[in-house]
Amino acid sequence: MTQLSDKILNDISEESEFEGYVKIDRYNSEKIESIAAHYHDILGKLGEDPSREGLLKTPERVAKSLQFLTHGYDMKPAEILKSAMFKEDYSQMVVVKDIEVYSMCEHHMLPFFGKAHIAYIPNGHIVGLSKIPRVVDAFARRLQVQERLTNEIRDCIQDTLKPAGVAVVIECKHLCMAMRGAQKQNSVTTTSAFTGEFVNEKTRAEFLRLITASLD
Ligand SMILES: Nc1nc2c(ncn2[C@@H]2O[C@H](COP(=O)(O)OP(=O)(O)OP(=O)(O)O)[C@@H](O)[C@H]2O)c(=O)[nH]1
Ligand SMILES: [Zn+2]
Repeated sequence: MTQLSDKILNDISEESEFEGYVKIDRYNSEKIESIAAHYHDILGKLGEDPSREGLLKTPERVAKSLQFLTHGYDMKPAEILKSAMFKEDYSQMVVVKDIEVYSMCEHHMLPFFGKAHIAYIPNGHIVGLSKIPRVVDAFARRLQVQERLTNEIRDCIQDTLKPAGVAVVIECKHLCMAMRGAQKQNSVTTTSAFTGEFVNEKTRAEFLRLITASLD
């Protein structure tokens, strides 16, 4: 097993702060070392030579990469929303669309990625707009299935902001269906979850119209 370089050790010992309210232990040295050791073995089992130059640092890179790709476990999505809720007398639909989603399927640990479209109808409070994509990331940066990701985002916004309704639509491509398995390159999976006023057909139709409308 290769030694972790000084630079990586320095990175690891740094704890980064996330907007002052959620601590992310970005590179936990014990975790990185242990995951890297497993990947060193995996490389050998795949028929590779883990001691060849190009692969020397690969186990550590993979370990750090995996820790980044699952950093949502260290985030507190409800706290993210609570940190920027403002009293406001606005009761029309607020839509944030085309939010990039990068997640990993829990079955194959391969990426699925695409877009999330989210709306809520305020009920006395609005939320800082950037907090919506941050909540998406907090749930997406974990091992997921698209359906649970969709419901978790809906429930978090509903339970924390307590709006008159929440709508979440997510469209993703799953690499486990494209690179392997069914090998379908163009299929896109759409999931949706609604609460409150979005259960009403007219409100839902308005949301769907807004997320398909172009700005041009
Ligand atoms: N519902 C759902 N299924 C998912 C998601 N991501 C991956 N999957 C599916 O999880 C299933 C796992 O099925 P298994 O039969 O246990 O695994 P497998 O033998 O690798 O299946 P194939 O992918 O068909 O080769 C597959 O059908 C995947 O397409 C997701 O987000 N939601
Ligand atoms: Zn999968």
